[in-house]
Amino acid sequence: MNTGHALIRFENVGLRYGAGQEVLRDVNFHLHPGSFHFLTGASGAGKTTLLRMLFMSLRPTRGLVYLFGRNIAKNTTSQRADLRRRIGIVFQDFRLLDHLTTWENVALPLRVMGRKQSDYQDDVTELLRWVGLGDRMHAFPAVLSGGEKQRAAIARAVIAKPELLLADEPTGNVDPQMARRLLRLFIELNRLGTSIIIATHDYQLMSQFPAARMQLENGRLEMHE
Ligand SMILES: Nc1ncnc2c1ncn2[C@@H]1O[C@H](COP(=O)(O)OP(=O)(O)OP(=O)(O)O)[C@@H](O)[C@H]1O
Repeated sequence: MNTGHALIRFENVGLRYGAGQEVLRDVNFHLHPGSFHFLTGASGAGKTTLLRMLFMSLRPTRGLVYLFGRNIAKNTTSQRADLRRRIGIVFQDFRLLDHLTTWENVALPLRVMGRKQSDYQDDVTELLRWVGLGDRMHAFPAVLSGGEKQRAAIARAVIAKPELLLADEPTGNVDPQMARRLLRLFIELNRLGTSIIIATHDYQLMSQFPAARMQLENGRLEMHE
């Protein structure tokens, strides 16, 4: 099958945890480069599960997943690491590194890519100011509030302008005004070419941008383009 044009393709994917029932079943969809989707569904519908499969931290129990045109079941560990570098992800629990400052956490993807600090110094600082963390740059994650951690995690996910951004409830801990600002950041990133998937319950947020929706219900995915 030609998967050349799709950034992501799921074919008859099912996922169960352990010996439990399938949490997701018969999931079929493809996304094109440059697309923008909200991923919705009730609590427990499987949004995080789907994002984890997209980040290759969870293997489907059946079916095929193609990312960037490759069948990910055939990847070696190092190929998987290479693909992950093309993805920015905002986890629901943030996963900032405790021993690094906020600034260092956000700069990390660029450091890992081998970029010189002098080349990205100003970009990291500017982005942190934009997400309202200008005066928290040198703080360690342990002293940040939930909303501050969330904004640091978002900055880290977008700093390297990844090909794909996955965000799990990225506005769950901030006020509506900051949520709008973060949405603008995602829209701008999308304009620059990043494909975006935002898992959210936030209908107010979704009403502000006419993105396509991926809806999970009873273990199945419906696409509303
Ligand atoms: N590690 C796990 N082991 C067993 N069951 C799990 C595990 N993780 C999730 N589940 C179950 O899978 C289902 C989907 O969970 P998931 O976290 O993907 O939903 P969600 O849509 O992201 O929910 P929320 O909006 O509350 O974050 C739930 O029934 C959950 O209890």
